Amino acid sequence: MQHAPPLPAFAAIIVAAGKGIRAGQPLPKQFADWRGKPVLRHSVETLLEAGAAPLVIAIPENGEAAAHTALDGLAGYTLVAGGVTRQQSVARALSAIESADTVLIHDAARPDLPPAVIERLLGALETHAGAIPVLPVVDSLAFEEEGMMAGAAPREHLRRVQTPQAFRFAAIRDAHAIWAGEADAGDDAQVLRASGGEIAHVAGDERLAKLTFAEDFMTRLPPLRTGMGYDVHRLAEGEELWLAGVRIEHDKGLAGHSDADVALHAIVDALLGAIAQGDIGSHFPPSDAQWKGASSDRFVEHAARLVREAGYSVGNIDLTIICEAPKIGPHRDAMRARIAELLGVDITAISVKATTTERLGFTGRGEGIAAQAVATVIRE
Ligand SMILES: Nc1ccn([C@@H]2O[C@H](COP(=O)(O)OP(=O)(O)OP(=O)(O)O)[C@@H](O)[C@H]2O)c(=O)n1
Ligand SMILES: C[C@](O)(CO)[C@H](O)COP(=O)(O)O
Repeated sequence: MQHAPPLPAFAAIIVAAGKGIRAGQPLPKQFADWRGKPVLRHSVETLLEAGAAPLVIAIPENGEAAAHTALDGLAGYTLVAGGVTRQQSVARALSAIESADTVLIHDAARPDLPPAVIERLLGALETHAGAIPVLPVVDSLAFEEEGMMAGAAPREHLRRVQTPQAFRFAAIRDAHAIWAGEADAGDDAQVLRASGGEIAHVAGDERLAKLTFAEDFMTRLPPLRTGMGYDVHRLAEGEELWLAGVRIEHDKGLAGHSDADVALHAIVDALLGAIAQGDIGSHFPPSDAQWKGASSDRFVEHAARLVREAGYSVGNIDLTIICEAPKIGPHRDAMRARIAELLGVDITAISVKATTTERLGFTGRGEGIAAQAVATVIRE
């Protein structure tokens, strides 16, 4: 296997000292959860993995506890108190670095940092004092005055600028020292450029989008999800046979959890699987006496409610019942109708199939019945 050549040594700064007011999270946005972990932790992990050393993080005054919680278990970073503006936070972090050849300066608010962007930036620094990731402007641009269009702006030469921004360390440190006290710069590239440094553009990445507003924290549910369920119950004399919500006359019935309707149980597991909410046993433990003999209808209705609460509706169900007897064909449409009724969907969304195992195995010997189901759920 071919390995990518190692990256040149670099220092990194993450600015995480803002208040995150526009994001409206219960705590400053850099410490809030996004995609399963604190925003700040995402880029700290990526930069540490890429070999950043030292890694200095500017945090709010009194933000140590929140930062340590967000970065629990990680090592190899230093915390410094940030300033009132982003630029002051960068300046303070720069002064905490004794020496380095190159430095990457990154917003904690841009958590999804593709390593390829780091590579491109460090590559460009071999020939330039600074390098920034940029993206084209795809919409047309207009000047506005008092809510009215006051002219058009040409977009051909405009770029959207992201972070991290990469610099020769001494150049950006000196540029910040010269700039100190001036009006706030939009970013560090502007600070270096004001000192005469040349900044190269490299391709940015849409994944680097900045989390700014509350809606940026809303996880977009996938449009479609699929779940699978499988269940087996034993055939025993003296039991009623319930299959897919239909009572069937047979010489034996299924024994086990509730009314042992193996087909409905497989459907419940498929629905719960589609929304990643456990299985039938975790919602209705077999050890709980209240489910003994209970109709499995209520389990299906419960799973359908959870699907709705998760923001989905049932798309379709494909059920296969595996048994030697009874014959499923004569009951197929009654089963489809009952499942559709329980789920509140049209009968055309429900497929019921059956197969034997050619007299092989426990189903072939008539010792039990198995069922498997696939459920698709669709985002509302
Ligand atoms: N005094 C400041 C202000 C901002 N930042 C950091 O700069 C990045 C970009 O700033 P922005 O997205 O504007 O964050 P906030 O200033 O926190 O947001 P808001 O304006 O909504 O309060 C963020 O990682 C933020 O933590 C910083 O380190 N120090
Ligand atoms: C540095 C920056 O992320 C580059 O696009 C941007 O300028 C930060 O702006 P903010 O006003 O501090 O959010």
